[in-house]
Amino acid sequence: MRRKLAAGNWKMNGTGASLSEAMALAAAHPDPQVDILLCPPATLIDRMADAVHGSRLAVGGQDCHAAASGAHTGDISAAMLADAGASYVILGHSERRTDHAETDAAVRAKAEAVLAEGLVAVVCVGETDAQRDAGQTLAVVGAQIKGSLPDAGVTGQSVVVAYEPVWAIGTGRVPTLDQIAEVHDFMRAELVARFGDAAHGIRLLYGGSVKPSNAAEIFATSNVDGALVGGASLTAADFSAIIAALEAAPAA
Ligand SMILES: O=C(CO)COP(=O)(O)O
Repeated sequence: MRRKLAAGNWKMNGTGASLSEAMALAAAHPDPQVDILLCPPATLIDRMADAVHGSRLAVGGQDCHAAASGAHTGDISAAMLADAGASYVILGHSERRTDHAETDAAVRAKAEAVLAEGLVAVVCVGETDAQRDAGQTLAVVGAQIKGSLPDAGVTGQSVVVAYEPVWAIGTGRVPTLDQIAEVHDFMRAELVARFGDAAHGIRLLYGGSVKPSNAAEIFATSNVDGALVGGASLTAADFSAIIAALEAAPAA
């Protein structure tokens, strides 16, 4: 059985003043029935890890470099994230793929670095509006999964896959539940075909305009094991309501 995961991606939001949201969230969920993760900007990782130390809240990064160290100005390695207190790393978010021209091969190299460090890789995939309109959704998602995941070391403990349709991110537009189920069932089948039984343990998150108001129906959808939440993870009140909806969702 897969333990569900509520993951928050703060993106480029948050300063020291925002740590109170993380502390409020941790205090509101002392004994959660699901895993809870917050991924603040890198500048806040160690402070957030300190602030929620002893709680059930995990802290993660939003990206890393594929190399362990070296001449890469402005970059951060998986080992540095681990040292700062991260246990997960989001990789291949569509904003990274667009803003920084990250390819599947680059995401895969980063994922290998994350797994080598013993951290959990949260690998993001998802089609654009134009790709969906052209009927390419499953082909795009399939190719991203194929290209972005390492061949070795992929298990339910080491990898999470997040389906984030680009057109649903920050837009308030959400796919129909049938559309979400179609992609999530497809992703499960692709993962099982490649990784065998271990793939049944991989958590599949949906991301894109998840709110307290739509969380319950999304969490009742086939092969949805949680969410990767952007805007609604910035405040403890909204993210807490999403976590409560996930705790109340049917078992995977
Ligand atoms: O990109 C996302 C999470 O990684 C989704 O963002 P929103 O929840 O703001 O749509």
